[in-house]
Amino acid sequence: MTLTLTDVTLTYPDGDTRLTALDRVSLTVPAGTVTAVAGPSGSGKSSLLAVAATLVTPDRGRVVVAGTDTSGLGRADTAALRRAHIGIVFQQPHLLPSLTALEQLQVMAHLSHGSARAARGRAMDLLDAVGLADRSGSRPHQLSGGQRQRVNIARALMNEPAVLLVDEPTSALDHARGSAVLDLLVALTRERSTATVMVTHDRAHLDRVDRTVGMEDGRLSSPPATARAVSGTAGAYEADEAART
Ligand SMILES: Nc1ncnc2c1ncn2[C@@H]1O[C@H](COP(=O)(O)OP(=O)(O)OP(=O)(O)O)[C@@H](O)[C@H]1O
Repeated sequence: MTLTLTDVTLTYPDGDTRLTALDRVSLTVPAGTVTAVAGPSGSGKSSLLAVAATLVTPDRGRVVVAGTDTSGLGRADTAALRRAHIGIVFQQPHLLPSLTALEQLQVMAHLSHGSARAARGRAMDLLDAVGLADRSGSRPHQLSGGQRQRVNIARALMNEPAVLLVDEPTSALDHARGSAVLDLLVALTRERSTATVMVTHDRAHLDRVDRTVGMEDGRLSSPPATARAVSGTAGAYEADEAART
């Protein structure tokens, strides 16, 4: 299952006019791959994630998540689709202070009305996958920053999402821990076949992902020079997309 954005334009009110945060953005993220979005502050990266997460409705264009075109959906159906198919990893883990690592994950299944026994099994599997099986009873203050981010990632995967959206996952971590979290994200993306989009400022990460797209003034643009999977312009990127599919 892929994530596809087609010709997406998003504007915000800005005094008497409107500010264009996303300008005819098209992007296809195949299952099992990580696409990094890099760009300066204010270029539209968070807006791209918000639209892909169906948290914000674009003015124009289509967002297709796990085969469903979200543009025709009402609010309740959009929320149901989000719960079922989209995992979001925010920059800061936002873990609930009084819950153990295991409980942080179990809450997710509770929200989507899953069976408690199956949820516990899945939560333990995921804690194992992120290297924290032995910390399932730890509360956030008993975990390091890197471990908390791992719980955050595991939690986002609880409902087996088709699409994983990740906002600056390593910004609060030192280089070694950030690097380990990135390796984990790439491995989980492959293993669980998620279509993963990761916003990052950290150029050191760009050669580890499948593709990098640059964002500038709301448009996909030339990726930074260190990127591995690159193309010259937004147009070339789309041409590259066409050639691959
Ligand atoms: N809710 C909002 N209302 C009005 N303008 C907004 C809103 N959110 C973002 N913007 C504007 O849209 C543009 C894109 O912002 P966005 O946050 O998507 O960029 P970004 O690349 O994620 O920036 P950063 O790296 O600083 O988070 C910016 O000019 C920003 O000021």
